Amino acid sequence: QLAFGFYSSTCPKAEQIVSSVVQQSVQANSRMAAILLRLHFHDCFVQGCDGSILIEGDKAEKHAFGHQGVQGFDVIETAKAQLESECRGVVSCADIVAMAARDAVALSGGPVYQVQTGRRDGLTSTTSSADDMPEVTESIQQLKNKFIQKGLSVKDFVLLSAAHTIGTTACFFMTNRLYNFPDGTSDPTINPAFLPELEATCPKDGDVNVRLAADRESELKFDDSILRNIRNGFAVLESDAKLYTDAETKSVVDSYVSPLNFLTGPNFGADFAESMVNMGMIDVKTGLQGQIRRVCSAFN
Ligand code: HEM
Ligand SMILES: [Ca+2]
Ligand SMILES: [Ca+2]
Repeated sequence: QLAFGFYSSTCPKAEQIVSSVVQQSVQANSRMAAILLRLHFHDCFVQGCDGSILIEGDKAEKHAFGHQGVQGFDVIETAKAQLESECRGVVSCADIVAMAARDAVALSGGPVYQVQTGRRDGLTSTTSSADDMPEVTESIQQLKNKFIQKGLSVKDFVLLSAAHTIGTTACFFMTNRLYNFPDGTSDPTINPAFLPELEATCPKDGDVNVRLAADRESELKFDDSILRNIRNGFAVLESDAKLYTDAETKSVVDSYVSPLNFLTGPNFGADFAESMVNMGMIDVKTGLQGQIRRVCSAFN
């Protein structure tokens, strides 16, 4: 069972150590908050939140196509090294990832929330296990299903997608939306006022490694601007744009940003935090399952 303050007696400084490592890493590289938040999602969606993505090796999960661009491993390893010297063999890598994601959200101006801990580290990590990661080009129904299969709700799906309020995407993920929707055309849901900007940043046959904000003009701030951008046709990622093409997901977006709901509507930050807690519980290993790794990149 996961619990709040799972390490309060076995490693009282655990949360503080993770927070300070995350804070330093974000200070050194402003992109790091987004990177750490994404890392937790990619861990939880493959074999549950068990640190499987952290394992190093030729056939390890981290090299899967579905994990393209995932980073932040060094930050987790730095926190782990400090935790090992403070209280050896106690704090799991999976929990470090979950705590780091929470700290990353708070540092970006998002909700401050607690996460339960007590996750154990998994014993397997294979490239093929990540075949099922959601992809930007999938239909809204496929995307919904992938979240539902993980025990999450459609509301969780929308809220968690709004994590794209921070961070960037490589032009690599924009090609389909801009030039192949189908053949030679662009996604008609892109606001005509935004299309030239996207095309200029990610030209056809240009450098696919160029990066652009996933939440236009608000890539470092955890706010609801992503939902407004989605509503207004300024979504960047194809999967985010699709949230406004489906009645069910559209109504979730609207519930947060419709002027009609001003003051009386639900609270985006609080609900996002709740969905993060839900995601953090996917297929967790507890008790005697798995292990507590000594280093996050290798099994004991
Ligand atoms: C519908 C499911 C999702 C799809 C298809 C998707 C896809 C993507 C893609 C293609 C990128 C750009 C990666 C790169 O170029 O490095 C990205 C970035 C990101 N994603 Fe998602 N994502 C999804 C859901 C989520 C969820 C649930 C979270 C977290 C709760 C999340 C957090 C992030 C963050 C923070 C970034 C920015 C990373 C950075 O700046 O390096 N995403 N996502
Ligand atoms: Ca995992
Ligand atoms: Ca933002």
